[in-house]
This record gives sequence, structure tokens and C-alpha cells, in this order.
Amino acid sequence: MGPPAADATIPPPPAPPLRDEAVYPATGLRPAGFAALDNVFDAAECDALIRLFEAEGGHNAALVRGVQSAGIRRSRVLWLDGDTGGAPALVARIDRRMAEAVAVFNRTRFGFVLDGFDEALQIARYDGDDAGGYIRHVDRGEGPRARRRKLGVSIQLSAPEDYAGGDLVLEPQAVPITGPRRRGTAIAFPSYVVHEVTPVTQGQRYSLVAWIHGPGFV
Ligand SMILES: O=C(O)CCC(=O)C(=O)O
Ligand SMILES: [Fe+2]
Repeated sequence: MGPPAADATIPPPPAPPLRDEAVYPATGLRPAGFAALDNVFDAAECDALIRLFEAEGGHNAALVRGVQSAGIRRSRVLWLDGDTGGAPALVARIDRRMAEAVAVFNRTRFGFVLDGFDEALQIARYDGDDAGGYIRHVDRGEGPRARRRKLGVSIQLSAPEDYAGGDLVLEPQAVPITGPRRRGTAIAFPSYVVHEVTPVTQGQRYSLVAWIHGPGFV
């Protein structure tokens, strides 16, 4: 037996541990519909995405294609697709990092049948001046893509001290959970989980959101 062939399969590194901050006091168990992973992006990547948003100019967020309601969602968004002409290398890097995080989440926690990203990633900005936020909702819907949403991932792009309010609050089971505000941390949840972004009262909150799609939960 000589040394392994150059193209021998190298096993993937072990998955980094998920950060489980949420444990229900009543049972001591982790809620099934929530997970967080730190340092998916570093501060320089978060800054670059915020600069990209400001350079390209976000537009008023629609709920689904073309439908807007300031009573439901108040934020500006930039889709990392046709909206973004200027930064293909950055967008490619961000897409890759997001796909790696999704693989960790799904392998270690959710175990869903997923078949891809049917929608572009989206940067959102919620402004304190406008009480920006998004009321309680689920991400699954009836449209051809919304009905295939299975997993949502929100990355905290802003530093926690840059805004007040603006918490991502999830209701995966019985008790609402406030997601971590750490910069670069990813929060993942199934697309049937109720969640909200509470109104920003000061400063601005930026997030990057991805949805991952697959056949229905049936
Ligand atoms: O900004 C976030 O963290 C979440 C946004 C959200 O819930 C959505 O776009 O559906
Ligand atoms: Fe949502």
C-alpha cells in the first residue's frame, strides 16, 4: 500500500457546533424550530454588504411580488440578483458562505429535503426614523415559490449597538425566542415558524435573508 492517490476523497471537516441559546425553562429542551450559528460572516463582509446596499439603493419592500403594505412590513430591500450590478465577486462569496451555513444547519438540525435557492438573497434595512419592522408572519405562502420555502436564514449584518429595537423574535414552539443580535451570526428557522422584526426605535438594522426551497412538507 503506497500513499493515498492524490484524488482520494478527503472527509469534510466536522461541522462547527451550533449555538443553542434557546432552552425552554419548562423542559430544558431546545426548541425544534430554531438554531443559530456564529461568525458566518466577518465584520468586513457585513460592512461590504451594507455599503453595497447603500451604493445600489434599496427599494420599498414588497410582501410578495409587487404587493406592499406599510402596516405589515416597513423596510427597504435589495435583492442580490438583477438589483446588484456592481459586486459579482462579493455576491458569489456571500452566496457560497450562505450555502455552507445552510448545509451545517440542515445536516445537524433540520434534516429537510432541500433542492436549492429558488430566490435571490435579500438585504433589508429597517430604519428607526420610520419605526421599521415586520409584524408576525410565516414565510411560506401560496405562490409558486413561496409554497416551496422550507428554511429561512437571517444574518445579522449590523453591530448590536448600532440600533435599538429591531429584534428578530421567533415562535418555534410555545414561548417566543429573541434571536441573538451578534454581528455575522446566522439564525435559521423552518418557513412555517411565526416570527417578527420588532420596530427599530433608534439607528438602523441591516439583515441578509435567504430562503431555501424544496418539495412541500407533506
Ligand atoms: O430581517 C430579518 O431578520 C427577517 C426578515 C423576514 O422575516 C422576512 O424577510 O421574511
Ligand atoms: Fe420572514
